[in-house]
Amino acid sequence: MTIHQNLIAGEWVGKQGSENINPSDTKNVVGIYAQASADDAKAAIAAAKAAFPAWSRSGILERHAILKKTADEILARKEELGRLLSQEEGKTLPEGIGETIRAAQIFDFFAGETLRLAGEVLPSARPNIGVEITREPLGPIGIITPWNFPIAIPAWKIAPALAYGNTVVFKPADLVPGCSWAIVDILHRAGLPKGVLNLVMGRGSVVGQAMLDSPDLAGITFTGSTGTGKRVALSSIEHNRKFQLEMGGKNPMVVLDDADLGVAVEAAANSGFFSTGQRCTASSRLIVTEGIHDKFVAALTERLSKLNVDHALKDGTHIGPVVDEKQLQQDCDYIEIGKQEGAKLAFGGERIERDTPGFYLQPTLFTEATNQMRISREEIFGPVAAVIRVKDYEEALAVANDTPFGLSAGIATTSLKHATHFKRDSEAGMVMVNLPTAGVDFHVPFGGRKASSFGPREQGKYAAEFFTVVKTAYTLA
Ligand SMILES: NC(=O)C1=CN([C@@H]2O[C@H](COP(=O)(O)OP(=O)(O)OC[C@H]3O[C@@H](n4cnc5c(N)ncnc54)[C@H](OP(=O)(O)O)[C@@H]3O)[C@@H](O)[C@H]2O)C=CC1
Ligand SMILES: O=C(O)CCC(=O)C(=O)O
Repeated sequence: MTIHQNLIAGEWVGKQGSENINPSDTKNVVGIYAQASADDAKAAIAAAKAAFPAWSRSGILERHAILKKTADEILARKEELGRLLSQEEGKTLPEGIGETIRAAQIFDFFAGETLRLAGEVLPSARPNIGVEITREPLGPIGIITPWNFPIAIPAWKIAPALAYGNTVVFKPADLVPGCSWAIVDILHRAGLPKGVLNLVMGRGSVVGQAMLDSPDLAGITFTGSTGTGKRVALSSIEHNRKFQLEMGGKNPMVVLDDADLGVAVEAAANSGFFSTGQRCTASSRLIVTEGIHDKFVAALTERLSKLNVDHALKDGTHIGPVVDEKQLQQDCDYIEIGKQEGAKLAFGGERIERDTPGFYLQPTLFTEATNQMRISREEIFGPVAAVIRVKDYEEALAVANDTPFGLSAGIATTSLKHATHFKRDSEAGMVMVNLPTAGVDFHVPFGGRKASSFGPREQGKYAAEFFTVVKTAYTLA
């Protein structure tokens, strides 16, 4: 197999590689991908620094053309890239293709943003002085991404970074380098000058850590675990660097007595179990009022019994495998913890075997859980959810907000009063009414509160807050 190399200063480099393994079939090697060293990371940072002055002054038509060309190629290759995504991460093929289309839409959106860059001209408080407020690119940016959205998250960090005139050192998750390599290859061929985008595939503890330790990155944008997020934060304060963190969630889905049962069950099944529950926006706390509780549990259990867990590329698969053995072990550990804490296992809970050797786990539903249990407080990141029974809307809202996290929150109700109140009083960055807590648009802000996020929002025009720095200029007339 040929080795997919890293891109540093416009050159494909790297002779040592590691296997990218398919979680649906561990005998299937998706490809061999280079492993960068700490020195490679330093070289990539130096290249991004050297390329910054020219790229930050590049014309908007050049940036627009490169991003638009990238969007068009990703869209044209959506079946192939969606398949690669499903093969390396384990999402079902429709989910893989859907995420690939989303990546194309993101590049398309930020191609447009290059043509909408704007500032403000204001009168000064003093006579005969003009004030201009402009946004300038930040500098070389470090991008560190997780494994659960192998193409969309790299897209929503790389596209705005380049659109606003920054250069990039990009470290994708070691588990899923395939889609990242593919989009870097597309951007490179679309005409990015040398050093503007550098790819350093490899281990977080080596390559990522070298990025954190560098004084030459002007910003780091990170999505992943709370633990690594803290490292990014501490190192960034040390180096006086801007940083943006998207971390975990323990997202609530409230179901009220007046909910449409079908809508509530569909939203819960999607939020908790689709994409194998491996979404930071997944809902793992289903907070259900007494009057609908038993009907909801019966209908959701019935719905789960109809979901096929199988090879991600197989027709008719609803839930693919868990991403790897380590994550599967974490899911199984939490299932044991839930049982020991006294929650009732209403569905699933077992590892299962299929025709191919993979990391398959039944969708798992606990009932009779309390909000104090570890399964209700800690992010599991698998197809595991727990139902918490509550008296009324007021208790449901209090339980929903009683969490260290605050990414997304959902409510299923036909009451305008409760929906309106929940939208206002939920302590989450994103609120969904009669919709799953996961699965967001590409052109509006994404992010949370409390331990879920730090720094400006990602996506849409709000991305400019992180990827640019504001300058105020005064001129005597
Ligand atoms: N909010 C979200 O979207 C996500 C949340 N998670 C949560 O995190 C848990 C663990 O997942 P995991 O993949 O281990 O998350 P990590 O935080 O370890 O991984 C996220 C990214 O950070 C990199 N990284 C790891 N260590 C360092 C370091 N010292 N310096 C710089 N970068 C580093 C990783 O590299 P590499 O993987 O190559 O080692 C990866 O690219 C999950 O079970 C889940 O709870 C996970 C993924 C996404
Ligand atoms: O729910 C989504 O669409 C996005 C989720 C996400 O970004 C994540 O899980 O990291």
